[in-house]
Amino acid sequence: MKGAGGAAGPVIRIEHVTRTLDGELPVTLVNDVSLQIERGEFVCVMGPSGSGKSSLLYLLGLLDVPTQGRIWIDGQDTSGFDEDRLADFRLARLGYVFQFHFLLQEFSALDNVCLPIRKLGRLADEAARARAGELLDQFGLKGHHQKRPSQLSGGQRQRVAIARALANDPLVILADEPTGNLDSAASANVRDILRDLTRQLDKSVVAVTHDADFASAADRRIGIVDGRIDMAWRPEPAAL
Ligand SMILES: Nc1ncnc2c1ncn2[C@@H]1O[C@H](COP(=O)(O)OP(=O)(O)OP(=O)(O)O)[C@@H](O)[C@H]1O
Repeated sequence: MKGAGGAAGPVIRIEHVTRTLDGELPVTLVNDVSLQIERGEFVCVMGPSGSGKSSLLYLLGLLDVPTQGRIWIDGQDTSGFDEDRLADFRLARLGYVFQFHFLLQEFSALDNVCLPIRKLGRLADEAARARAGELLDQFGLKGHHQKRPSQLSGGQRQRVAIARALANDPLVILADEPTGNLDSAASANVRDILRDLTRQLDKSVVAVTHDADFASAADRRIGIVDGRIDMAWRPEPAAL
């Protein structure tokens, strides 16, 4: 099953992307980064704390806009997109998983997964609920559809968040420390789910992580140091 679109070539391509923050002391978060993410690829972004990994992920996910450089998603140059177009594109093409699940507490697991489907508005309500239910079942949450986030374990909540990220059948999942709040068993489960999305559904996954075990499942690891790609970067042995 392929995502919508289906242009040949990389799902994400960025060329000479820089993100600076103006101020009394200007800060460069991301410095002249060029890279491509291929369809079905599982990529981890690693590096020291504060090196710009999350900033890069936000740019790749169109949650932030570069100061310089260009970003293509599925072959489309996004540099001329206004806020509305960016929002539509994010909703239909990209999925996000964060360290904290950001599920709505007053909604059931099923309704949390339905939200982006309803927002996109391509499916009638019954079909939206059916799709959300299938995703939850796929991630071992049969029997938990009506539970609220507070009634679920940390690993279950993160699996609901992954189901929500997949709700509109995106091309790419962008994950920021997806196992950061989980114990080792739940982390391994989330790692395997994300890897299987690339293997079985041809989704691309880009994940920022400090978790060496998680990163060991990736096809490719990109080191970021001082906002730049550093191919020589390796995690400290102590972190392994
Ligand atoms: N809005 C902001 N204003 C000022 N500085 C910022 C802002 N956002 C990020 N930074 C700084 O930019 C640098 C890069 O931050 P970023 O969160 O991208 O790093 P990171 O590699 O993901 O860090 P960590 O591994 O600790 O999560 C850090 O020094 C951070 O403090």
